[in-house]
Amino acid sequence: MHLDVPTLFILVTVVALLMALLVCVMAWGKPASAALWPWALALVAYALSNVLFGLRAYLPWGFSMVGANSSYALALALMLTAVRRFQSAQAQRWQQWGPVLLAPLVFALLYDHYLIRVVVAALLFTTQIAFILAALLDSEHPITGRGRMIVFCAFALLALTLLVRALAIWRGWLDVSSPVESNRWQAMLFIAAMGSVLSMALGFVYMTMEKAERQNFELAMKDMLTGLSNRRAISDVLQAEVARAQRQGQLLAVLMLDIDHFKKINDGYGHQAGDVVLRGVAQTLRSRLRAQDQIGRFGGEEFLLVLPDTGLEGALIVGEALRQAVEATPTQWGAQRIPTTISIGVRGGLVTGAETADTLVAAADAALYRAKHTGRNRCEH
Ligand SMILES: Nc1nc2c(ncn2[C@@H]2O[C@H](COP(=O)(O)OP(=O)(O)OP(=O)(O)O)[C@@H](O)[C@H]2O)c(=O)[nH]1
Repeated sequence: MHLDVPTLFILVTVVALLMALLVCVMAWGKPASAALWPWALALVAYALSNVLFGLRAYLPWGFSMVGANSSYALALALMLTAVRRFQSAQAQRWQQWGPVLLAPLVFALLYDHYLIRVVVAALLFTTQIAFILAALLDSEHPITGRGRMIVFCAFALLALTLLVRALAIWRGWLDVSSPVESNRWQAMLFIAAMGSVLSMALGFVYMTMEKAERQNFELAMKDMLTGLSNRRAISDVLQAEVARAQRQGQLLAVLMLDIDHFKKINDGYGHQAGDVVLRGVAQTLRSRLRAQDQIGRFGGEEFLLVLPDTGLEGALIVGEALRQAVEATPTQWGAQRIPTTISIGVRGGLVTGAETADTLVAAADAALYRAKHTGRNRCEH
């Protein structure tokens, strides 16, 4: 099979431009997809680099070579920008733009030194790729999902291709004097590089879609004010735990917590202060629970706690500890401290076959009612 490298150049340019267009269409009018813009620009810079390489016979040689390599460096810099933007983080400026500034200088100086130029280009571009790989692995701004793995593997493959090509030319295994010269091995490496650029573009789009999906899920299941599970999410958890406790004959405790005289807090300090109190109480409660315990905001100033493998006695100990913790943590509001207490209704023990999530919540609610009517700031069952 004859693989014509100039034809491949045209093909990859068209595909890269088409992908850039598609990425733009995806990003258009969606603020959450802001990272896609630099990615689209990167694809354009990559296409430009191919055009400049491909047209070397028709352009002044220096212009074609320096321009193509600089565009390639620019494409990688924009990809780093996109990954960092995706993570809502800042790329280090020298990592981002250093190679782009360096490229025209270095390649102009290496005008007449083909071998050195090939090696320097490979080293420069793999260094840029290393910055991108490090960003993808950055544990301070973690990216989860399969898209990241696709992008990571594609960049690793691109770096490998660049290094293998440079090594092959340096050692004389690959006898070509230009990137557009038709040679079977050069064509293979070219296809590998093209495949990796296309995979990373698709992978990045997939990463963005995964992120949007996660955000939608959070919006549907999280309470925006406190960051806890919302009523729907905690109700789902309770239903699953009730079914599990019934199936396995295990203990289960349900606690209903309610901030005392919350209306007075709102009336006395203002609604915003009320919101801060809600957030503070949520934080205090969450920080004192075991990993397997689940908490959610059930209503205005009401929280529901689900404690698996916990009987009445254990649940009363947990409830009392939470009550004391909230009482000991008044909310700071400007110069003032807002004292806050909670009342708790507990339902704990084995779950009979006749019981449901609703009847357990009703039992905890009845206990909460007793706590409210016997003085508040207490835990009843
Ligand atoms: N700031 C703020 N207030 C809320 C929110 N959701 C509900 N509330 C208020 O919470 C108050 C609840 O008042 P009540 O149901 O009378 O209960 P309470 O004043 O805590 O009285 P007890 O429960 O009997 O101790 C109401 O004033 C609601 O407007 C919220 O998200 N933020």
